[in-house]
Amino acid sequence: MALAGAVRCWRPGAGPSSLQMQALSLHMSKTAMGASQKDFESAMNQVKLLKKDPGNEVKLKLYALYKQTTEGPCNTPRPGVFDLINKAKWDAWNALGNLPKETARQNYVDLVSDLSSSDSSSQVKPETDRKQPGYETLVVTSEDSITKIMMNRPAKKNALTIQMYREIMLALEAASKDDSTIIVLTGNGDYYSSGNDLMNFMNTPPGEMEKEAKNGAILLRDFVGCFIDFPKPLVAVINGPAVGISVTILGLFDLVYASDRATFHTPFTHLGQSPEGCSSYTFPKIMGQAKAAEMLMFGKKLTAREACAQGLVTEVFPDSTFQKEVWTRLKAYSKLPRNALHISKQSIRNLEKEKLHAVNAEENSVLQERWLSDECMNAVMSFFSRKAKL
Ligand SMILES: CCCCCCCCCC/C=C\CC(=O)SCCNC(=O)CCNC(=O)[C@H](O)C(C)(C)COP(=O)(O)OP(=O)(O)OC[C@H]1O[C@@H](n2cnc3c(N)ncnc32)[C@H](O)[C@@H]1OP(=O)(O)O
Repeated sequence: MALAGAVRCWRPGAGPSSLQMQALSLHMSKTAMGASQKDFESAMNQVKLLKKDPGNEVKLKLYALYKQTTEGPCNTPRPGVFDLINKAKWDAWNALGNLPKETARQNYVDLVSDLSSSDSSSQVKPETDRKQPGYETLVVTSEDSITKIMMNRPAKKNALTIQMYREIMLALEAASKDDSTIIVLTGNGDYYSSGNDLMNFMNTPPGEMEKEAKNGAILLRDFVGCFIDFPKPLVAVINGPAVGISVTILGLFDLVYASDRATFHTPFTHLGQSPEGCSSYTFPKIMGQAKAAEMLMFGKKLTAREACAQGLVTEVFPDSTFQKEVWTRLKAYSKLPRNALHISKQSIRNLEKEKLHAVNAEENSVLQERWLSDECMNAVMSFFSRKAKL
């Protein structure tokens, strides 16, 4: 309901510190002898800072008190029977009868003060307060029975460094044991993730390439293994484009929600590499042989809607409402009976576990060879010399 006057500048989302300060000053004025015009103006500003919508009934009350304070008793004709909103506003104002302007002003200030106090006590703690310590490349938070693991290298499009692979494994290990019901993986910034950080190939001392490729294959096997074995519902919140391994492991998630700005790209052949993340098995199963080949062999980039049509993505949301819609949905899901949810996940996954581990091992042994090939090295050099971009 759009209400003029007192609530016409309704703007949720202002910072808690100014809100709390204004609530305090309103509280102090409430205890004084009577609300001044300044208190009234301050209360009007305070209304705009409320985060929680107080509901139509309270908004009507605020409107009526505002009109009574600024114009006195209701002095306009009653709106027609079909003009429902204006009629409700008129009725609320008219119900105040001959209430003196000073009393209406005081009541307005008192009402806003009460609203502000309950608003600030119900505010969500800033994310920094809930952040789990110990991660350099991730932000890990837990709230509402959901643990959120956010990749946090936005300037590098959340490209996965060796440290990041390790931290994600640690965060998953911790989340499997915490009291959360659902675990989310997402990215900070405009990308979900640009996949493996190609610098991982550049830090190898001369003569150590084979050893490093072997270590890389072990790291990748363990990384993908964590997703295969993860016991709780795993949700990918794809906030933007996704590349390489960040796409292939999606076949191991339970839900994949994507912004309509997201794209899905697995350019392995262009990079002289081969599929990983169990995608050589999960993608043909999910989307059929022909579509999987187009992505994994020929590097076809899919839009979010195409990925959804092919079964890789659960649902696509407009970017403008993506976070709000997805988190509302997840908060509702997180209230489902926890044990039943986890047991259902395990019965689905247990049927496939052995096969997935075998696929993971095979993909990594092929990749270990690929990383030593000229095709792969040339592609990496070419990216850093800026001759090639995806
Ligand atoms: C032998 C040792 C082996 C060790 C192996 C360890 C485990 C390996 C596991 C392998 C598994 C997976 C394979 C894959 O994931 S393949 C996919 C690899 N990803 C890519 O090829 C993407 C490369 N990036 C791009 O093409 C573009 O950056 C972009 C993503 C299309 C974005 O383009 P843009 O123009 O919008 O932004 P840009 O200026 O390029 O990027 C901003 C800065 O970020 C850097 N950056 C982005 N992505 C990567 C990346 N994947 N690796 C390294 N750096 C990346 C980019 O260089 C810019 O940096 P700067 O600002 O110039 O310093």
